Amino acid sequence: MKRLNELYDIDNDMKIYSIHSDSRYVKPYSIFFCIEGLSVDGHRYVEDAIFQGAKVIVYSKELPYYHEKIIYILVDNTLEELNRVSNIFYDYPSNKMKIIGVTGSSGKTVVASMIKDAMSRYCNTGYIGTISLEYNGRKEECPYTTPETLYLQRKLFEMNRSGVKVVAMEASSHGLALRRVDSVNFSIAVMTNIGAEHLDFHGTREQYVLAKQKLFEMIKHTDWAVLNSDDDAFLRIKQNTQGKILTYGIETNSDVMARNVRLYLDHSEFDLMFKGNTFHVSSPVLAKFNIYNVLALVCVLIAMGCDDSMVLDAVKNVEAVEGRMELIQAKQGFSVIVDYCQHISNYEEIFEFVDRVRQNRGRLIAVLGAPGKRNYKLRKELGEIANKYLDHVILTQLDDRGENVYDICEAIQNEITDINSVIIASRQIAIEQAIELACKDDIILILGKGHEKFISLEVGQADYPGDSTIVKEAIERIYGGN
Ligand SMILES: CC(=O)N[C@H]1[C@@H](OP(=O)(O)OP(=O)(O)OC[C@H]2O[C@@H](n3ccc(=O)[nH]c3=O)[C@H](O)[C@@H]2O)O[C@H](CO)[C@@H](O)[C@@H]1O[C@H](C)C(=O)N[C@@H](C)C(=O)N[C@H](CCC(=O)O)C(=O)O
Repeated sequence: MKRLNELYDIDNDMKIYSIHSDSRYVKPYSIFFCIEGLSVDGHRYVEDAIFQGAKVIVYSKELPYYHEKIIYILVDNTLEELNRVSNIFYDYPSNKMKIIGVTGSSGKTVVASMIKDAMSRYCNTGYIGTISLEYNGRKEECPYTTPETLYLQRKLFEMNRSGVKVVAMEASSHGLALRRVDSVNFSIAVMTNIGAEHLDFHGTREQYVLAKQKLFEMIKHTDWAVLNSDDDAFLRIKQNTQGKILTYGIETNSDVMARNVRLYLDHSEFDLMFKGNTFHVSSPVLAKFNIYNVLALVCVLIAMGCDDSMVLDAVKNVEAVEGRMELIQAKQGFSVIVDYCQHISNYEEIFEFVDRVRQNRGRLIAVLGAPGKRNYKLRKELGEIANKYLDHVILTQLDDRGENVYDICEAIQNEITDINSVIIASRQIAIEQAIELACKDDIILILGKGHEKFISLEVGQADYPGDSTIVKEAIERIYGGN
């Protein structure tokens, strides 16, 4: 609870019990912020909000409804106000903890999860991101990778109240562009890599890069910017931050480096170089892109003041993240990798990795599909790279959003000219078929859904057991256990 005059410079000490930006959730004695959205304008819902009990309306343009007993506050930008007021309402939670923001096209979830796991050994650490919201042994579903301002501030407040000291959170380009993190005080900003994704939302790559860049513009000169010096956007981000810079890389000379990288199906080995020392390490992460993620983790631990042994311990004991290069090895001698793969570059990186580590033994079999009603060019691209790397492909559903699954799969199949492919619309049956097909030394890739336990339909979502659950159950049923 706050008094209105603690939030606004007005002569009214009315008790405010909650603040809202969605009229459907407004509670009595609250403030409603009218936010202009991409599809509707929150100013439209003032009457609903008042009916539900809002006593104060924060708005920026002419309203359709006025009531004499309501306090109206006109501002230039209601989203900016929502950020400012929610920060005060929840007692500036991000000032009381160390918040580590991770942005980039790929690797946000893995890096943020690695930071959460590593820091949890030393202090109470929370996580906010694609997979969930986690703190103090609690795990909740997170509505967005980067949740909206109000929700975010409330959760940071709850985390702080329950003793959390460090939060590793993902900062998506949507979250940054839609100002969901404007009032978060980040201590460390991490960049994984910057491609050209979500152009349907951002319009151009320039806008996309600007959204990512914002995280680094937000931090102060006493904070840290952890940057991937092998990435094309490195110099640009470096020039647009006043934070202290820590760099990592494999190709370019950096503060933290991996050299002599050796990739194996179930782990990686490399020389880890930092602070003038070289340590030969073995880490249970798969593929080169995950070595970059480990290097980002090392930079964060250094920025957090961890000593060498804490860093090495974290690198050697990185925990697997559900649905991210998750390796399931069957005792029958074949291996399954489940990965979230979103962009064509992710598919190519995984195909290259498995092609390299299989050493010409066994076949590469993939279960994959393409999303419905978006990113249409992915279908052709998938077909083309399947030809290049795979031996067999099972095409199946992946969030069809009401589009015909066969049409989507056929669009991929039309490009597959050199290898066997089959369409099995049900994702569960497709995965079971792949497990049934598997022989010793084969590598089965189950791609595109990762940790997700739903399939997006035309309206809403259908429950789905999850790729790795289906894999494990199929191994159990077909081969009598793993
Ligand atoms: C493109 C996008 O991100 N859109 C977000 C945006 O939607 P919008 O601008 O269309 O909002 P709107 O529905 O027009 O509503 C405007 C205002 O009116 C209010 N309203 C609306 C209806 C009503 O009855 N009463 C009412 O008060 C709304 O609460 C809101 O404050 O603002 C909404 C409310 O703030 C968000 O829910 C919505 O997220 C949509 C649903 C979404 O799916 N976003 C995804 C793409 C997203 O953010 N993804 C990123 C990760 C991307 C990635 O890296 O893969 C993420 O961080 O999760």
